[in-house]
Amino acid sequence: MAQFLIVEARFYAHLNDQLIDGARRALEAKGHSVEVLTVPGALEIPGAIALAAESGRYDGFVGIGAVIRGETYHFEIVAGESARGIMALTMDGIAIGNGILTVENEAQAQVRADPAQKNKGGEAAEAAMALLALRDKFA
Ligand SMILES: Nc1c(NC[C@H](O)[C@H](O)[C@H](O)CO)[nH]c(=O)[nH]c1=O
Ligand SMILES: CC(=O)[C@@H](O)COP(=O)(O)O
Repeated sequence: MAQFLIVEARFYAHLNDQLIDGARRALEAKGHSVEVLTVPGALEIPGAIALAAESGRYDGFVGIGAVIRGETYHFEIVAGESARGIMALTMDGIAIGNGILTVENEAQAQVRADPAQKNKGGEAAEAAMALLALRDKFA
């Protein structure tokens, strides 16, 4: 059993509840322990994971959130930089699945958050477990 930390950016609570449900189901189905930490937005997810990883208390991480395009360039920053930050941490050997939706509208977000539809939370959890298995394989 491994210890996983879900770091959620609770910008859209109703979407996060579904994404976390999907991630939690995937992790617990494989017997892993799950904890949830909440940050303000997606831009804070990589930093929070870096801090939590330093504690040594967790084996893997899942970033959860939703970035929905608004009127300004800010969407590109939040979507791109949160993904870049997570990618940089995975390249440092931290097992992270990226479950941050980056979508044009609420309808697209809902389909992807729903565990019974595209289940992007569960997909991110599976990715985190796959990276953890690789880290153990090559350790
Ligand atoms: N617009 C969205 C944000 N914006 C907030 C940023 O993530 C960040 O918290 C702020 O810029 C302060 O550093 N966050 C989301 O998760 N989703 C959005 O749609
Ligand atoms: C993704 C965002 O930052 C967005 O929700 C903010 O909306 P806006 O670009 O209209 O300020």
